[in-house]
Amino acid sequence: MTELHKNLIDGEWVGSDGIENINPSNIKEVVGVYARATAEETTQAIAAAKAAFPAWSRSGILERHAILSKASQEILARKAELGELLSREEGKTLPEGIGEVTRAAQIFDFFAGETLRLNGEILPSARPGLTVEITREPVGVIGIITPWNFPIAIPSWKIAPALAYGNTVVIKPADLVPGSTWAIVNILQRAGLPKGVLNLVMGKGSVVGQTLLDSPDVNAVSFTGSVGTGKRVAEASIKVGRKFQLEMGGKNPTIVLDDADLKVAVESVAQSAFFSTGQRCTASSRVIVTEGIHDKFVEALAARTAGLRVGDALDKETEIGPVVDPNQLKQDTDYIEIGKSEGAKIAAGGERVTKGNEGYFLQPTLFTEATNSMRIAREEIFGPVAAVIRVKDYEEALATANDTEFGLSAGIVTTSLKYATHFKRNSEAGMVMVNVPTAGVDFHVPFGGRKGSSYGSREQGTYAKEFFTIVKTAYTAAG
Ligand SMILES: NC(=O)C1=CN([C@@H]2O[C@H](COP(=O)(O)OP(=O)(O)OC[C@H]3O[C@@H](n4cnc5c(N)ncnc54)[C@H](OP(=O)(O)O)[C@@H]3O)[C@@H](O)[C@H]2O)C=CC1
Ligand SMILES: O=C(O)CCC(=O)C(=O)O
Repeated sequence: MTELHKNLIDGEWVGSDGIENINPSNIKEVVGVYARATAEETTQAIAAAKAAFPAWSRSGILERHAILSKASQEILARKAELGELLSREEGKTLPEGIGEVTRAAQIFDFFAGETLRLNGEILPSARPGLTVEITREPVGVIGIITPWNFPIAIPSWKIAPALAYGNTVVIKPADLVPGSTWAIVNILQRAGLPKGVLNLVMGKGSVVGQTLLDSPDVNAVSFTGSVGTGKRVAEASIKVGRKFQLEMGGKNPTIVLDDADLKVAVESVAQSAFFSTGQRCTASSRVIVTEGIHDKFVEALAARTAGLRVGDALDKETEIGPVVDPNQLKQDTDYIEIGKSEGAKIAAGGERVTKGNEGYFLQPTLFTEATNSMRIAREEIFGPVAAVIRVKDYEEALATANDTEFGLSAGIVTTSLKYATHFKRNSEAGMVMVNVPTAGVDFHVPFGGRKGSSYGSREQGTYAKEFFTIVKTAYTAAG
């Protein structure tokens, strides 16, 4: 009988039955069995976090520093094992899985340091004899709801700042991939967190997530996932008057100009569009190419795309792992059909890869002759599918890149300082990449988008404190 991985509520591991976590590379393999919390258990977890808040919010910075550092060290020491777990549950290739675990360790290390760096300000008052102190205080109970595509990095970049700045947490990971979050919660608990400070409630969004959203005792919600669920988070949060932060979809463009280095352009687009099976909110699925380089770029990118090795995430040869589950696979293949019916041409891929029917494999798929009004150029597909749009010049490329409801990341490949500089200033995206892929970001700098992609203050780096703290302004008259 496979061991049941339980939920953590008020310092106790609880739960009596669970669901199987299936490996998308090999659907006969059960990665583990994970408990599913009920609405009542979720309410208990929120109560535990509320009860633990007064003491944790006043805990010493050395205690918080020690716990976050210890967790970081264990995550790093176990990166091969945790990377394999991540690749087995989500389908990223093993180097990508180990890379993501390393990133989680770096995030905990960074926020361990932040516990020692949190500062305030003293300002002169407009009134003589008064001083004004500006300090930051923790918010309270933070509800964290995470998606399946970064099972360890996203939970880490929300949990680490929440704890570092003195908040308590109830986290609900994606039902598809609870294993990586379970592992980091287990590590943090053993690193010495007092009971109730961090609570794990695995289970369904409609039950566990919705209970978190409906609770007036959850003081802030940090969410990453789809636009539809993001809207629910916003509506529920406004109803109870809480802080919320949303990271949602993207339809990220990469512009390739006539003066681009062809090799850089092909590699940058192949990585942005297809690596991690295209399952990144920062993936580039619109490739906007000026006419002078269009044909030779398409030829080279189609050859690179067709040569990408699709297979089991743990196989050393694999460059592109499986799609995460049958629902996402259907979404991807439906969009491939939509692209064809809209009149775009397939230059590479387009078919499922059947490897004994053991996993959800799909060929990376490149469309050409697409226009920016097609659904494949407007809607987030979230799979290894990209569309090339031909434009006349830089001005048309910029207008096309910005013509989207999203604004997460945007790239340009060019050797022109003039166009690179203009694009950095005029792209309507939160993150701009020049001659590098649109996906794959550093762990210590702000992350987030504009327009329909994001709402609220930035995640990661020192900017995370905007969400996870509240500013207090205190006036003192000399006595
Ligand atoms: N920007 C990004 O990083 C991501 C974008 N997406 C986009 O979203 C699409 C669908 O992915 P999906 O995983 O279904 O995204 P969802 O938005 O449904 O899931 C994200 C998280 O929200 C939870 N959730 C779902 N319903 C509720 C609810 N009513 N109340 C509170 N929480 C809830 C989910 O739980 P549960 O797992 O139980 O459903 C999961 O933990 C993808 O195809 C992609 O387009 C997806 C993932 C990440
Ligand atoms: O591209 C990255 O490194 C991060 C992407 C991400 O956070 C996401 O897809 O949700």
